[in-house]
Amino acid sequence: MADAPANETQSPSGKSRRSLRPLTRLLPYLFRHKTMVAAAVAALFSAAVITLVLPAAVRRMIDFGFGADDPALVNSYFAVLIGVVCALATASSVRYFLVMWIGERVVADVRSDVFAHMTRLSPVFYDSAKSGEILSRLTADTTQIKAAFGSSASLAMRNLIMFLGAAVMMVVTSPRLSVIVLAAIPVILIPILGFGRQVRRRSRFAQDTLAEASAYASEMLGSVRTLQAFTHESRSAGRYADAVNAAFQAARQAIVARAALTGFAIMVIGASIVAVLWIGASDVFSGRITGGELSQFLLYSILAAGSLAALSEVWGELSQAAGAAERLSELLEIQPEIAAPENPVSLPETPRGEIVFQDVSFAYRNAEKMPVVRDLSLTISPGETVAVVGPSGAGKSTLFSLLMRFYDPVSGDIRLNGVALPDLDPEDLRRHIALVPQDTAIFGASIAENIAYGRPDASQEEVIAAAEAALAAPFIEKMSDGYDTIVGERGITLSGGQRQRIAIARAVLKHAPVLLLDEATSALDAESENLVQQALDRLMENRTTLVIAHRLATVLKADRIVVMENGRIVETGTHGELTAAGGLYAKLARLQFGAELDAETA
Ligand SMILES: Nc1ncnc2c1ncn2[C@@H]1O[C@H](COP(=O)(O)OP(=O)(O)OP(=O)(O)O)[C@@H](O)[C@H]1O
Repeated sequence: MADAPANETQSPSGKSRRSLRPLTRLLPYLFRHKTMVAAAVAALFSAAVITLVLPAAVRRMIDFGFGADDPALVNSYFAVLIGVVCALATASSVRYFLVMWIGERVVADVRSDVFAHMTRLSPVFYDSAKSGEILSRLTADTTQIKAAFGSSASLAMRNLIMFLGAAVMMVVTSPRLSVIVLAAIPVILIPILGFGRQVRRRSRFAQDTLAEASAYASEMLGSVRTLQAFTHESRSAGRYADAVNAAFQAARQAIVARAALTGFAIMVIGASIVAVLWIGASDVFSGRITGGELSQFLLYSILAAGSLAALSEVWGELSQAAGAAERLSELLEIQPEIAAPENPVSLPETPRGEIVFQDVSFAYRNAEKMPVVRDLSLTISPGETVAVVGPSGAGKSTLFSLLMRFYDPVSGDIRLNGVALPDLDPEDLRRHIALVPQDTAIFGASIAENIAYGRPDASQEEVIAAAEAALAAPFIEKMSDGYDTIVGERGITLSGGQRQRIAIARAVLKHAPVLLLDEATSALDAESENLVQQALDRLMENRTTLVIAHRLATVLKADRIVVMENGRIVETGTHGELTAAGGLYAKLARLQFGAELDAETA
């Protein structure tokens, strides 16, 4: 695709094109394995040439071998023929191995690259993309590419060589008969090209539909408990079946086009061969050509016809693969909006963790008229703990996303240790921040791997120390395999409090100078709550902490409380000051911490 690179907010669904050009986008993957490709082409070429030699050998046998009186000569013809067959077998099997190897290799490389690319796209892209759809491109579309770069490409080349070779040999054998056969070719080729276009368009549509179905399936299976709790089984199954059926209908149309194409090609080819046989037979009678020559010509025309039929099929397959390649290229061409600058400033090994927001305004791309952060200025000194409170939707979490540079502000400036975020490599920036989100993402891996997520090279001792600091060690040690216990996908086999403590251990292990903490609102039982609180207190020590506070204990301990409403800071102060002021904070505190406050003052 030669167009300007797509940006992350553009939908990856495509514009329709009419050629095999998307496949060329994947050619560099082929060039990575030049030796194998060269060897495959050599094997392919040999097999084709040997096949082309066969009819000539057959003719010699018919015309000279059987007519000759010398049995030794006949034997030598057969011996040569066996040699030719052996060479053909070897070349074909080498060709098969190499060609399949290339197909598998290319598809593995494409998959790795697409996945690596997807992990680098910023959240802006994922705000509108569907992960299941992307997964479908990674699996279903790449499988089609495998066929194109492996078997189809090789079939195309082999048949092209065979067709050209056979055509030349036909003309050499009998120019008169060749005219009949070769005249049929344009009659076949023109519809092939037309059909190919149709096939590509329809198969792209089928793949798009299938990807949508996969997106739906992955979302539903990802929340299967909700699905069952709301007895949505039949509805979901029905909706998926409809989507799959739509993909089937689209595929069916593509198959109809291909079937018609194949039938048409065979008919035209068969008819011209019968015509050749007819005229050829009379030529043999009149002595214009020998029986052997007619046989040779027939074999060549069958070879040519077979190649042409195969080519028509391959054209269909390549067209299909072009649709898939187009869908993959679209993904590869989306440029991450948040990328490292050319010469990033690097943060010192032990940055102090000073954070400055200066007149920051921000709106999400899909709601540009609704700023979520407005002219916000806030300076947080190294080691300070700032609690952010505010009604739901005030923009508290967005502040975190901006600081981690998941999004760039529309205007204003955010700095860490005096360096503007766009001057930093986002990876470097994020290494200096530990995030404990409200909904912790736990992965289907061992507990140890989950804790070491932010520092995979951490030693077992460090992992255990982090778990101890996060007060997670006792429950981990009670598990069947301790730190090696595999937790279910998304940590489904852990309780809420356990998940939170693993998230805290993860943050402890990261040793980052800045801590972003989104306190969970979900009510834990008193004991878990207490454990989580203690673990957090330890984590906050000696770190610059920005915490979205949902607990009274947190706001009481904070050095400063910042109250947000509609994307602005409306009040700042300590709990005592703000309660005395009787503003928004006093109202929120009464609502949120009411019972706790009463207990505190009682
Ligand atoms: N990815 C997104 N795309 C578009 N709008 C978003 C996105 N994330 C949040 N918003 C909107 O931005 C506003 C602020 O959201 P944010 O999550 O920052 O609020 P919050 O103060 O953290 O709320 P809560 O306390 O409920 O978590 C909300 O109106 C929300 O609908």
